[in-house]
Amino acid sequence: MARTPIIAGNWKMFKTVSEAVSFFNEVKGGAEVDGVESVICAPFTNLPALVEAAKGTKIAIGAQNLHFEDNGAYTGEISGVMLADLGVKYVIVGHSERRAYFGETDEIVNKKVVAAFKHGLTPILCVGEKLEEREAGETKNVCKVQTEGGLKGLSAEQAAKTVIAYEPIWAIGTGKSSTAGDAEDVIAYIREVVASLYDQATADAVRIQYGGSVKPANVQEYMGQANIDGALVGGASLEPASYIALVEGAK
Ligand SMILES: O=C(CO)COP(=O)(O)O
Repeated sequence: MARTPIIAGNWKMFKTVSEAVSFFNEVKGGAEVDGVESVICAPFTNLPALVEAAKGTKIAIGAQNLHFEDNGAYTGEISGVMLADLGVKYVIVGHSERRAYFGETDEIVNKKVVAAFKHGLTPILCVGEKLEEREAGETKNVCKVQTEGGLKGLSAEQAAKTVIAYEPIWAIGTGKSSTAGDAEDVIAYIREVVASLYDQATADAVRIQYGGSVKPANVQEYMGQANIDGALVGGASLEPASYIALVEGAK
């Protein structure tokens, strides 16, 4: 089954509003490639300006987190209601940095995935193992537990729409990317996990990205693998020329 490739930039905690808008004006056109979905996941403060700038383009705007409640006494948090109201389309959920620094468990991640769907946002659910888990031969088991935990309670239709990002933690921001073959092996396994939770049609529909030191020079190698449908990119998504090259490389 043909799955539309999806490149998503995760800016993490980088760029002011003016920097975000000038980036957008530089990538507009270039990062709009037929047959490739292009998503920029920016800090909350940039979202209104980026959604406005993205009107009439093929580039979608995403957030990097959401709270699972719609509203309430949660100082400093942002909900799915608020993101949907802005016109945001995607939201990263369960990034390893949120799991590590902000205590997000599979249960919290699952609530956030459910909240995203409730408000018509597409979650990009991140899974991936730590270095010590890889060395202990636990990679697939960790990804299975996180995938099952993240998708819990979703309908097959919702699961099929979820974007899963396999990001081995040891490869994030380190320049040490997983080989395309190793990433393909784990991603094919994650697809099997989805098939066993739902059915083959759902597994065939779900898009699974690789993330971890992806750059223009290696993106095509990942995209050449049968089960890898795109990339979630940190550092290399911050420069306009590099972001355009990533989207072009996903053709
Ligand atoms: O965490 C990542 C994307 O979410 C990957 O980051 P880098 O591309 O900087 O390794």
